[in-house]
Amino acid sequence: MIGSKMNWANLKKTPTHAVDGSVYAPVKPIAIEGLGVEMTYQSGRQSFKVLKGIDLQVQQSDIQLLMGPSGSGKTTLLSILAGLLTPTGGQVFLRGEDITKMSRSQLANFRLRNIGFIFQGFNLFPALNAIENIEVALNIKGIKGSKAKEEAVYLLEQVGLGEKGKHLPRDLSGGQKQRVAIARALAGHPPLIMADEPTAALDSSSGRAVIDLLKGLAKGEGATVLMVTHDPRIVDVADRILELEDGMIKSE
Ligand SMILES: Nc1ncnc2c1ncn2[C@@H]1O[C@H](COP(=O)(O)OP(=O)(O)OP(=O)(O)O)[C@@H](O)[C@H]1O
Repeated sequence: MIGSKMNWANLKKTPTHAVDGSVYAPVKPIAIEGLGVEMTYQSGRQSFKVLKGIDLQVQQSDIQLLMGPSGSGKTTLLSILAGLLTPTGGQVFLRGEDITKMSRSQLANFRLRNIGFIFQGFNLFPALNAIENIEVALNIKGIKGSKAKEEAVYLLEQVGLGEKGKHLPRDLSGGQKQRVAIARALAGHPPLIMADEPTAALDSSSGRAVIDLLKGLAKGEGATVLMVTHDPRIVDVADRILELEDGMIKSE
């Protein structure tokens, strides 16, 4: 550095040297963390332990997948990590906050501000057209009027449905409804996106559009994406894959 100006901007981006001289890259914050997550379903007198102490971490701006055979507990785990289902044991931290300690209303408020869900079964309002379905989600998040309309139109274009904004759900195909639901989940730029088989009902080109959109949100905007999927095209863009087997993590 003697005789030359130190470039602080570059220095911040370069790897850091540890005391022993080794080099390590800066670590990204943990956005989603499960510690010893357990779930036991009760059915009459019988109980089924579906999750048997899951530890997992998802770093911010990563795309992480949950994979594994049918019945291994993927949807249950995703629902718990999304705060939709209360685990029978363990803790869940989202962006550093322990959601298992929150009251119902605190959790509802936290989910609204932080999580976009893309779950199967679209739950669109049948009497509202595609744009209005997204506008409603934006309104709930405090984005109103012309700003909400512009954002809704933009999101629909992003999922390749710019032409269908005025259509009611009954006039859309299953794949198109799924894309409206995806656009709605992404309304307001949630920092955490949780998705259960988001491309399962889509034809190949709209599936590709959704994958590119999720990748752009993660890598361009720093959103963290956790997904249950079997789609090999998503496997190609994933940073990490967790495999569940019989309620436990098989490998990382
Ligand atoms: N509400 C419930 N009550 C009782 N058992 C349940 C309930 N929900 C799920 N299960 C059981 O828990 C186990 C895990 O289900 P889960 O849906 O999480 O698995 P999955 O890996 O997502 O399966 P798939 O890939 O088939 O969707 C299954 O044996 C299922 O039958």
